[in-house]
Amino acid sequence: MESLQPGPRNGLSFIRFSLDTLIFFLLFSFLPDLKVIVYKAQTFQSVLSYNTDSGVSERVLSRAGSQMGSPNFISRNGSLKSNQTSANSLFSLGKKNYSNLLLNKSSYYYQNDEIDDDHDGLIPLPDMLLSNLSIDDFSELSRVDSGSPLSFNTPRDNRRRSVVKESTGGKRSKFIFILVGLPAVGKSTISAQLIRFIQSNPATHSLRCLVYNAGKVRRKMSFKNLGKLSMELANNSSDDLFNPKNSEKKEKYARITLDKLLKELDRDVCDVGIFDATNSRVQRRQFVFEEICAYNENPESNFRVTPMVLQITCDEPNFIRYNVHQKSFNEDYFDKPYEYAVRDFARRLKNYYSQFTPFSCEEFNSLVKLINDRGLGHGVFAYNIVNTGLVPSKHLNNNHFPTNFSREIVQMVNLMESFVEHYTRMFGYTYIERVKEFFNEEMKNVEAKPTPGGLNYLSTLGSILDEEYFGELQQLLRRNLENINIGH
Ligand SMILES: Nc1ncnc2c1ncn2[C@@H]1O[C@H](COP(=O)(O)OP(=O)(O)OP(=O)(O)O)[C@@H](O)[C@H]1O
Ligand SMILES: O=P(O)(O)OC[C@H]1O[C@](O)(CO)[C@@H](O)[C@@H]1O
Repeated sequence: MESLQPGPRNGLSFIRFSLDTLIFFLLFSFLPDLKVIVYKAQTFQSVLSYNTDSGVSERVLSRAGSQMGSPNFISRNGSLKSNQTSANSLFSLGKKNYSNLLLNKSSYYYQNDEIDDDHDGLIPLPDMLLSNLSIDDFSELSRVDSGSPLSFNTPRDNRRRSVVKESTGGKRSKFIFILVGLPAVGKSTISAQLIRFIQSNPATHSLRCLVYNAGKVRRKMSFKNLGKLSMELANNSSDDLFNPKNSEKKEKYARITLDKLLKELDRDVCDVGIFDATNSRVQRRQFVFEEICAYNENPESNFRVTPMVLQITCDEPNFIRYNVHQKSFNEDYFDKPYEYAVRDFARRLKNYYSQFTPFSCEEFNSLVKLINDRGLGHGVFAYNIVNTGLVPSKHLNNNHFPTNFSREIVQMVNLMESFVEHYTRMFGYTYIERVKEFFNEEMKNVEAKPTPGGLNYLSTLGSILDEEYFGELQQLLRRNLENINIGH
């Protein structure tokens, strides 16, 4: 599992942190907003202008614009939009006092050492600077007082901030982020950025954040324990873990991952647990929320968990191509030929598009109902980021505060709203630049030394992930959503 260390734990790191913070705020003060707007326009334009279809940038811009007023937005191209009357909503959830996880169904895997308890150390963060952000943008956050329960009081204070809250039945607050998003949209990358953001904020910087990644659990269990060095690519659909027919195994890995997250949260190993999986189906999310509710209901639980959904979308073909290119070097594919890896990931994407149901406002409302019906009284929050953040998503946030909410929750909500609102300026531009650079460099390479047979990254990506392929993805998604609507 990936982990980031908590905030400063000693004098030296505190000094470094203070210096970082000073530089950070100085940068904010000297970079006027105008520069940001000009930069934004130029960068976006130049990324889009890579596309040979000159109509693309206009289409994307107008699509982006048309989304801004949509209260039930899911994606920039409209195809993921959920329909107000549709029933891709939650199911009726019966009362359940004991969770399968808490009944230790999957503790077998721990007992048999199939999953170790290590966290893999620091997440390598992209080289980024939290620049271009006006200090005014942080007004909400700076209102948070420094002696708050989530804040780090003195450099010598290595203890956990623990404030007992009346409103949480005497239990301290913890947070679980439930990520939602198709493969390669940037979930893991954005999780790392979120952790960095949490730890850059004075009110939350000592929160211990850990990422629980279902893909890592899958790899650990299926490679290591079976004595394999890397993923075996499926020859047919029955071998293919990502084929909807074989969802059982994938669900098992997800359950184990969530189990580990809840257990570690309860053991006070971390304060914020990020459940990094696609969580692409309503049933899965239903399971996750059930587990969280069961945890909160259980008098034996040590903390009160607030669930926060973070949905990430990315549907611009060039960004997806770039992301898949990056994925083709990861632990699943490091020993596979490039073309093979891209093809395999393309097939994985198709499987996911054929079963993905975006997290919608209806689903959010059903969650609120679930919490209220069970008399749990905790909150639930949901945020959307359209990777690279160029589509404003502030209005897509869904907040349901508990009746008596604690200050920790307000601070986390403020922080999340700021993260979503300023995502592009903090992280998105760097990403856009990187994608642009990749395509420009590759283009130059191709021109400088054309390979016989045309086999290079660009031509491989372009031939497998071509326009037709993206059309098919949209069709699969549409069909799935139609079937779900018919089924209700
Ligand atoms: N916002 C971003 N900033 C920088 N790089 C990004 C961003 N989004 C995606 N990428 C690039 O795309 C690659 C794939 O993204 P990432 O692994 O985060 O996706 P994911 O949604 O977690 O995928 P999966 O579900 O398959 O694990 C990353 O390695 C990174 O290079
Ligand atoms: O079980 P879920 O929710 O699809 O998510 C886990 C899967 O997501 C992925 O990250 C998708 O690429 C896989 O590595 C992993 O097995």
